[in-house]
Amino acid sequence: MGRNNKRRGGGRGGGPRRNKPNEYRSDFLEKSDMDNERFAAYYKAQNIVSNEEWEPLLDALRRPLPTTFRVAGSRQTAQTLNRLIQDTYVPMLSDASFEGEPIPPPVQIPWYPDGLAWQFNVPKKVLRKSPEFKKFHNFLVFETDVGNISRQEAVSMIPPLFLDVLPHHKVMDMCAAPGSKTAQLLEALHANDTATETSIPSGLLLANDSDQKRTHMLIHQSARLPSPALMVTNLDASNYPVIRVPASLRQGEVAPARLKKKKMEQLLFDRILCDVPCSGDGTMRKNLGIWKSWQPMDGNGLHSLQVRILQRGMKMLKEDGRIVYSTCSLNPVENEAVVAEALKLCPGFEIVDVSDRFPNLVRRPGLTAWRPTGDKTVSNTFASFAEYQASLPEGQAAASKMTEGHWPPPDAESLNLPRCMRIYPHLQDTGGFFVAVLEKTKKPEKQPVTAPSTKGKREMEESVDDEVPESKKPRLTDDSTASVELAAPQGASSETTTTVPDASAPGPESAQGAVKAAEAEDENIVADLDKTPEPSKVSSSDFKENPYTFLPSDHTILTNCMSRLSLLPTFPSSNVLVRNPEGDAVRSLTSAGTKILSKQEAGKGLDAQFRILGEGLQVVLPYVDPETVMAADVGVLRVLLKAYHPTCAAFEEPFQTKVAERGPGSHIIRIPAGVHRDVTLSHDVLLPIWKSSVSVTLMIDKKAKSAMSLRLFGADITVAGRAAQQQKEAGGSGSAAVNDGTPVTELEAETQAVEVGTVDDAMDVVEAEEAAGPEGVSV
Ligand SMILES: C[S@@+](CC[C@H](N)C(=O)[O-])C[C@H]1O[C@@H](n2cnc3c(N)ncnc32)[C@H](O)[C@@H]1O
Repeated sequence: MGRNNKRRGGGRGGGPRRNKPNEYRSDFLEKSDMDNERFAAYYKAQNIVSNEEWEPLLDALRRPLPTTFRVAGSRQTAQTLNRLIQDTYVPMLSDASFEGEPIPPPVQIPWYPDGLAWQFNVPKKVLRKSPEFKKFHNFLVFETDVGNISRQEAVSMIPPLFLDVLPHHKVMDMCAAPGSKTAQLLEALHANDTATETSIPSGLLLANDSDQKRTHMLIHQSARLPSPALMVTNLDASNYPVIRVPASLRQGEVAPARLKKKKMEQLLFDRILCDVPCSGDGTMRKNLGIWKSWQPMDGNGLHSLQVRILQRGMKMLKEDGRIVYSTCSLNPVENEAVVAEALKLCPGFEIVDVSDRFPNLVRRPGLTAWRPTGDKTVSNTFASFAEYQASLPEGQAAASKMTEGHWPPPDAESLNLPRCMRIYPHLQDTGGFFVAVLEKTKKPEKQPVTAPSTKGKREMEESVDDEVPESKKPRLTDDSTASVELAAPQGASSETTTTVPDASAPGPESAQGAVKAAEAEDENIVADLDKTPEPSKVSSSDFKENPYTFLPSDHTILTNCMSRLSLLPTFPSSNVLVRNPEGDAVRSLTSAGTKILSKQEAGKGLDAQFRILGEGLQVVLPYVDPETVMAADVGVLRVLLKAYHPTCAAFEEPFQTKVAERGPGSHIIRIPAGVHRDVTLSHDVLLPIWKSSVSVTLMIDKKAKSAMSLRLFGADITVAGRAAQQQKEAGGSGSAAVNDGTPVTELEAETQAVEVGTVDDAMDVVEAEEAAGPEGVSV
C-alpha cells in the first residue's frame, strides 16, 4: 500500500484531482460555462431523472451549495448547543436584512435526527457585512474550531445514519479521510457520554485511509472528539489485512498483555462504511472544475477499485452485520453496477429496504438499467456488454478495459437495486449522492473465489486536496484509442505482514486488549504474534510512524503515576500504550486511543513527572479518587483564565488555603453546577491544574480557555484574548477569540463544558512521543 501514498489524495470523491485548486473558482465561472455536452449526453442516456426533471436538475447543479453544518459531540452537549442556536441565533437572524432585503435565517435540515443539522444560503458578502450574520459566522468558526460544530455537506451526513451504530458495535470506516463521517460514527459510539465523563464504549471504530497525508488530516479532525475507542490505519482498503483477536475473550474479560498461546479468530465488524473514492460529479455545485473536466472514463476507471473495496468490506462483516456503500457520484457505473457486482461476488448479502427510515429525506430508487460508454466523447452508449463488444473494430475487443461488470446484470430486478438511494440536487437543494445499505443475511457456503476482473485495473493516483476531483484518477483509457498502459495491480505481497494492536472483545477492558493483527493478501497468512516482521518482508518502507507498545501494568512509571495521581485500582492499567521506537513494530497503525498523561517538565524532581492531560481528563475521571478532586467556583476559574501562572495568594478563600496545602503536581478542580454570582452552570465543570511550589496553572489549551471565557464571561479575558483585543484596537488582526457582544445566556454558560470536554482523552493510552527504553519512557 505504501507505494501509492505520495500520489494519493483526492478530489471530493477521494478520486484523484485534476484541476489546479483555483482554476475554476466560482468567482471566475459564469453560469453559461456550467455546461458539458458529454455530461448531458451521458446522463440523459442513463435516464437518471425523467425528461421533465432534467432542466431542474441542471439548474440546481449550477446554483451554489447552501452552507450546512451539524452540531457535534455527545448527545447531551450537542443538545445544549443546539438550543443555543435555536433560542439565541435564529431569532437574532430572523430580523436580519441586507441592502433592504430580508435574509432568511438558518433552518434545520428536515431529515436529520433531533434537528441537529442546519442549513443556510447566504451570499458571502452578506456574511461579511450583515452584523447579525457576521456574529453567527464568528460563532460557527469558533465552535468548529473547538469541535462542537462540524461543517459538513448535508448529503455526506447520510451514510452514517443508515448504519445505525450502537455503542457496543465494532465499526470499520474503510475510506475515512478527511473524517467527517468518522466523526459521526464516533459520536454514535459515544452516545451514552455525559457532559463531563466520556464513556468507554465496549465497541470500537477502526478508521482507515490509504492516503498518508489524508490519514493525518483524519487524525487531526478526530482529535476534536477524543475517543479511546478509535484506531486509525493507513492501508489499502481493497486489500485490508485480516485482524486476528483472541477467540475466548468474553464480556469484561481482560486481554492479557501477551497473547502467544491464545486461540485467535478473525475480527469481524458489526458495521462497515465504504465511502469509496469516486469521480465526485455529485459535488459539481462546489467543485466547479468538474463542469469542464467531466468525462465518463473517470467513473469507468474507478469501478474495479470500488468493487474490490466493497467486496473486502463484505468479507469483514459479521453475520447480521450491515455495510453501507456510498459515493458522491451520479454515475451508475460507480454505484448500482458496483453493488450488483459485489453481490454477485459475495453471496449471502441483500440490499436492505430502508424506505421507512428518515422519511423526510427525499430520494429516488436505484437504477436497474444503464448504458455505459467506452469512449470519452460519449459518441455511443450500450445496453449490454455484448452490444458494446460487437461495436468494437475487429481485434479491439480483447484490448477493451471495460468489463461485463460495468453493465447491468441480467438479474438486476431480483437484486433489488431500486432499494439503493439516489439523492439529486434539485430535490432538497443538496449535492448529489448515492447510498446502498447491505446486510449479511447468512454465511456463504463457501468463500467466493472469483475476484472482480483486474482487467483495466490501475493504481489510484490522487493528490491531497479534498476539494476537486482531478485528472489522474484510475480512468479507463478511451477504448477507441486505447493508448494508455494500465499499471500493474497494486496490493501488498502475500508475504507482507503487519502488526497492529487491536481492540476486539466486548467489555471496556478487553476492547483495548493487547492484540495484534496481520496484514496479508491471503486471509490464511497471519503474522506470528510478538514477532517483529523481518525488514525484507515489509512492503512499505516509507511508513514512518513510531510503533505503539503496551506498557506492562506493573511498570514503575505507571504505578507511580497511579498513586501520585490518585487513580483507583479499577484504572485499566493493562491497556496503557506508549509510543516509542523501542517497542514492537506496529506498522501502518497511525493512531490509537487518546492521550491521557504527559510528562510535565516543571515536575522534575517529583516522584512522578506526569500530569493528566486536559484532553484525557474525561476518560480518566471515572478512575480518579473523588476525594482528591478540589472544590472550586467560577471565581477560581476567572483567576486561572486571567493569568498564566497565578500565585496561590491570588485566589480567594477557601480555595487559597486548599491549594496552598496541596503538594506540587497534577490536580483536578470541580466547579459544581448551579448559580455562581452572575454565571449559571447547568452541570459540573472539571478541569486539570498543575501546582508548582508557588503558582497554579490551568492545563487546557489556549483556544479552549478563550472558548470557555467567552461562554462564561461574554469576553475573552485570557492573556491571549486580551492581547488579541489590544492588537485589534491598535489596528492589527488578533487571532484569539474576540467577544462579539453576543449576550451570554445560561445556555452559553452550559455549553462551556463542551470545550472543557473537548479535551481529548484516551481511554487508557499513555502516549510517549519522546521516550526511549523502559526506564526512560516518558508516558
Ligand atoms: C470519498 S473520500 C472519503 C470521505 C470520507 N469518508 C469522509 O466522509 O470524510 C474517499 C477516500 O478514499 C481514499 N482512498 C482511495 N483509494 C483507497 C483505497 N484503495 N483504500 C483506502 N482508501 C482509499 C481517498 O484517500 C479518500 O480519502
